[in-house]
Amino acid sequence: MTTRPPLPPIAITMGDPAGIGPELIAPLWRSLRQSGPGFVWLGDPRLLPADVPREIVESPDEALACFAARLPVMPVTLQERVEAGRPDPRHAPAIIASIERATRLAREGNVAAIVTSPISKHVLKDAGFDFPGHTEYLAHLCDVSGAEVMMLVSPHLRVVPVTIHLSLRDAIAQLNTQLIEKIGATLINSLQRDFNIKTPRIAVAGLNPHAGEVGYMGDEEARIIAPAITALRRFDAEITDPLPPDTMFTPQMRGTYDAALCMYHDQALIPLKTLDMAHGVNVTLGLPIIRTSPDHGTAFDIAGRGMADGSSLVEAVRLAHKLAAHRRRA
Ligand SMILES: NC(=O)c1ccc[n+]([C@@H]2O[C@H](COP(=O)([O-])OP(=O)(O)OC[C@H]3O[C@@H](n4cnc5c(N)ncnc54)[C@H](O)[C@@H]3O)[C@@H](O)[C@H]2O)c1
Ligand SMILES: N[C@H](C(=O)O)[C@H](O)COP(=O)(O)O
Repeated sequence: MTTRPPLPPIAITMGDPAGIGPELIAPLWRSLRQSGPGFVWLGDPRLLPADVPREIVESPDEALACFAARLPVMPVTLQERVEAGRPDPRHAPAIIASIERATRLAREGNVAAIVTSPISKHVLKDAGFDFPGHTEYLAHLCDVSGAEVMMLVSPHLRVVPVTIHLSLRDAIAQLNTQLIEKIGATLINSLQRDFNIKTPRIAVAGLNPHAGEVGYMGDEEARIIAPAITALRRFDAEITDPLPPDTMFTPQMRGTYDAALCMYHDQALIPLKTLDMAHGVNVTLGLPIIRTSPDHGTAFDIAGRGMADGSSLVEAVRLAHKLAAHRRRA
């Protein structure tokens, strides 16, 4: 019997250096150094606590060899001083460089997956960054713009928002049948391929109260959502009619489906983060690489105070490793 070589390490990006991302890296390494999965951090080593043994590596290969003894770092150098809790658009070039480098390593097969640390969308926007978030930027870097889908996963629930980082007004205006069908198809394909669910059960949310109350409270369910559901039923999947959004996340309902296809960001993310923010993981579907991230943001309000909970980051690394191992087996 031949034994497979271990998977390459996971690349973890720096994220916003003034947020809680950097302070979660040393505890993450301590919790994984004996059992793995191994990772390499693409950040500025000056952000790590002085007492953490680290090794500057030039390639991900070197990271696994030292991982049990030292935290491997591929340096990304910040030009400005960092003050925890005080974001600064001048950090943007290094934040973006870390994401680009991790993505390149993943595309070349030198890391098994990337896990992104939180960035602040408005800080990057202030610096001229042209993307709403990682999700769209990673699709751009992978030459698959438009194919990206955001999914959040927790022990209780999987959710996908059809529209992502838009104002509610724009989200409603941009909702259309083709978009719902495209996102739904990517979701079904990914549940089958990456999550090993042969016939996924998809709960589709309505847009309006009571899913439109047969047209008395809005017609988007009949006009826009139902035709997409009809089209998606060509796949090997069980798909509901549009459901009243206020009751589809009850414990009884959650047991009846594998993922909820939601119409806008907060419809999807409020139930997931309310149920279990500490164990939520954000996964980007539709990319040629595997990308996960913790479900929380930069948390500038607590950065540098030793209050940040690293559980979601641990879950993100474990899920990225699991997905990578599954893809390799497949
Ligand atoms: N993946 C990402 O890059 C990502 C995800 C979400 C939000 N964001 C960005 O983060 C910034 C702040 O967003 P927000 O305030 O809406 O959400 P947030 O998740 O940063 O913070 C919300 C609240 O939860 C707390 N919190 C968050 N993570 C925590 C942790 N690990 N341990 C303990 N408490 C924690 C914070 O202190 C805050 O009170 C925004 O600019 C947003 O764009 C980025
Ligand atoms: N909507 C996500 C969340 O709230 O968890 C988050 O902003 C992440 O977006 P990107 O992965 O696109 O950066």
